[in-house]
Amino acid sequence: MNDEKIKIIVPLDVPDLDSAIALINKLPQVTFWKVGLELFTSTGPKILDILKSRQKRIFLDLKFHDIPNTVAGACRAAAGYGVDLLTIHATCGSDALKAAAEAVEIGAQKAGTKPPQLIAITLLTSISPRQLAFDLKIPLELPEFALEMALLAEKSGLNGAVCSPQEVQQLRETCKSDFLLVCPGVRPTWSDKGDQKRSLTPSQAITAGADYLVIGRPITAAAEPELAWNLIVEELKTFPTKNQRPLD
Ligand SMILES: O=C(O)c1cc(=O)[nH]c(=O)n1[C@@H]1O[C@H](COP(=O)(O)O)[C@@H](O)[C@H]1O
Repeated sequence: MNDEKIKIIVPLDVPDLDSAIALINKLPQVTFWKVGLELFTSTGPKILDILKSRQKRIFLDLKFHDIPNTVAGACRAAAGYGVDLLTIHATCGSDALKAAAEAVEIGAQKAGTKPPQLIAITLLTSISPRQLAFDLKIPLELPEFALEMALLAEKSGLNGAVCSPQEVQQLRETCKSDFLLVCPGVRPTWSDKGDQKRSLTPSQAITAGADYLVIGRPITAAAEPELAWNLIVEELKTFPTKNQRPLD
């Protein structure tokens, strides 16, 4: 496997533009960056222009969660930025998911850009089975709930789902083959789990069927981010690539 085929998305989970640029400069080999709630709230779309000017791919992770009319408006606007991936919570329900799927097409068409792949959060990777039962009062087993949310997203016309690596195999086997599966909560054996509750290693996640891995702090908070990146890339190179598929 060459480095081009390494499907790792690194989140720019930093507070401001200067810190984001410093991180992008520190890791020139990263081709796919995620812009999430912290950075987008602080800088707005400026960071997207910077990433585009450097020919980087962009995962705009705003995790929309609202009524159909509101998520549709937000998705129309976000699609106009010409990003590659966009997130919404599956728990918005089918009406909102369908409205969002339609809205990204309309927003992209209006802006003359390619529509982003709209992917649904099934269940945040920071939630444990115990929290699902006792905090969220969901009476299903966690893997069943994650699968139901992925199937709801698929039925509603979304392009894929975000799930923990612990559920990805089941989703891969059940959802259609071009349904994109993106896994955060990935942790090399040498890194801290932090607030992630349902993690696996990078090679385990890819072997289980993940299309993309979102790996943040093990790389970005490492004393030497480039070394951490290289270690993960080396780990993935030693594993079979049969499950790796291109995004386009
Ligand atoms: O949508 C996401 O990317 C996401 C979904 C989820 O269920 N869990 C999750 O951790 N994420 C994001 O993935 C990244 C994980 O970062 P690290 O825990 O530092 O590797 C963060 O930017 C989270 O916002």
